[in-house]
Amino acid sequence: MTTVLKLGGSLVTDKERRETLDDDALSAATDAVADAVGGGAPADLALVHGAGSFGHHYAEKHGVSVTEGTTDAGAALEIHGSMTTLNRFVLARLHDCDVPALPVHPLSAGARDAEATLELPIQTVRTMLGEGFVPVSHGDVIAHAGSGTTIISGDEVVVRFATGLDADRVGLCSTVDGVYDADGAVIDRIDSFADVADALGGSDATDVTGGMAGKVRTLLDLDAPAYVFGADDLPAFLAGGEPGTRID
Ligand SMILES: Nc1ncnc2c1ncn2[C@@H]1O[C@H](COP(=O)(O)OP(=O)(O)OP(=O)(O)O)[C@@H](O)[C@H]1O
Ligand SMILES: C=C(C)CCOP(=O)(O)O
Repeated sequence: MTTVLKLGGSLVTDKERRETLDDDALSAATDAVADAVGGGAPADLALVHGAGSFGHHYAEKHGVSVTEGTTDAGAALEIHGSMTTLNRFVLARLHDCDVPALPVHPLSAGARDAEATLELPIQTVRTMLGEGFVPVSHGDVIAHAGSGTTIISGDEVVVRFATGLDADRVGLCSTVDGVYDADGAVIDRIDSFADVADALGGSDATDVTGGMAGKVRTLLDLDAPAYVFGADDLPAFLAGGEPGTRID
């Protein structure tokens, strides 16, 4: 059983304060991961985290997005550096609770071609899983033919990992209990963007990768079922449950 789980940047950071963790939320999430890994399930778990108040601020500062690039190495390094800092914090928490986590930085591994098609080799992640490690990747900047560097969202990394690993399930743990309909109720299941487009907004905070609308669009491309849920449901998801909104 292979699972890809994203810890949302909105969840593990304080999106209102630049480069600030949400300590309690991060600890609760890493504890839940440690309990699941210690309990032997899921067998293979690849983690990804978003940017929250780390990457998005610098991406906006430098005018960089998934489509707008920069050829300024200093700008790219500032965005990347904020993400590796956050990655270090996440890894440290996981190591504190004995999860054998190792980093995977998209900037050093992949690229986009001139048509913006993403190439992100999966062998590193597959071998780490085979050796019993828990790979922890993240949203990042990535080299992009003809554009310098652009942003890769954690959600894109999730989709690449899930496809490359032929994952059985995907989870996106965020600050919301699921995807809400126009009346604020959690939608049980989504299988077409058009059905929910009116209810979907961006993010509450600085976010260059499209918030919830971008997330749903990206996840609909997956073969594996993806679940969007809140922090309270993370243990249930890791135990094999189907919390929040299922996106097919
Ligand atoms: N219909 C909707 N249902 C649920 N959340 C929605 C909806 N429309 C917009 N949102 C917003 O989507 C946000 C969650 O998306 P966001 O991209 O911020 O999550 P994340 O993955 O945790 O963060 P990051 O992108 O930093 O990793 C919430 O802040 C919520 O306000
Ligand atoms: C802004 C950067 C560097 C990555 C964005 O990733 P996301 O928070 O998963 O959308």
